[in-house]
Amino acid sequence: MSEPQDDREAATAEQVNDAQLGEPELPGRGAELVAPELTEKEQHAAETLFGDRLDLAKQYVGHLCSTGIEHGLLGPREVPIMWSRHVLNCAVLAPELQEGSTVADVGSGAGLPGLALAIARPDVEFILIEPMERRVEWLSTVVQDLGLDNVQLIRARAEEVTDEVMADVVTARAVTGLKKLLPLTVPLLDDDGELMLIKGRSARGEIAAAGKSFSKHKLANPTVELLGEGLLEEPSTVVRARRRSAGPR
Ligand SMILES: C[S@@+](CC[C@H](N)C(=O)[O-])C[C@H]1O[C@@H](n2cnc3c(N)ncnc32)[C@H](O)[C@@H]1O
Repeated sequence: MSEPQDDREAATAEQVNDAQLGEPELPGRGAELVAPELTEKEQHAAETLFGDRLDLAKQYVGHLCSTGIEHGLLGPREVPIMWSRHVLNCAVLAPELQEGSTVADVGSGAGLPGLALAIARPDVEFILIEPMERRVEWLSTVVQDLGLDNVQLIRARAEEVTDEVMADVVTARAVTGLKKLLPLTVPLLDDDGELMLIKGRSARGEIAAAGKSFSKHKLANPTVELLGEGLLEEPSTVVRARRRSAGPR
């Protein structure tokens, strides 16, 4: 199975959240990587979103800030903003998911948003699709350590698993621009399924650039929603679009 030569080959300049991810550099010798303390506002948001699974979320952040950085999944500059910009930014999708549903996360990387959501919603099944071997190995270690039984990991590109994955919701963050993201995500959607794509401020521009791609992929008109308003310092911008049901044949 082919693997992107470099993450940034797949994650092109058009992706909005690239800047959030920082440079995937390894920490300097002797660098201390400590999970950041939650601010009062973050603590409130984390309690609201993770409830009695907050300790698991802290364990995940501990992994992100130690082995996640050591393995180059995120840059060390992300440590102070690991809660706000990454984990909470993703977890705000959790209340939008329906009990018993299946979510496929395309290009999970360090588990964002897939793993953050799987911690918050043990009543939902998650399929994390990620082509890079070292990322999948790291994810597998974390899933085992956290004892999550609602996560399936698939090492593949999204376009390679259209025959085996059928989800009620497909998520993605910082994978590529909408125009290229639609052909990767829509084929994984069940009838009436919904895309929830975390985007930055360029969401509306990306929708405009995608032109007729939404209708071409049999999607209803997309909406841009701010999730986590009042809860997060900076709410998450999510592009949502539901697949038009096939209707009676
Ligand atoms: C910049 S990272 C973002 C990771 C994570 N979603 C986040 O927000 O931190 C982009 C990820 O998408 C993955 N990726 C790139 N092309 C892909 C494809 N066609 N199918 C699935 N994953 C892909 C890369 O391997 C990489 O892990």
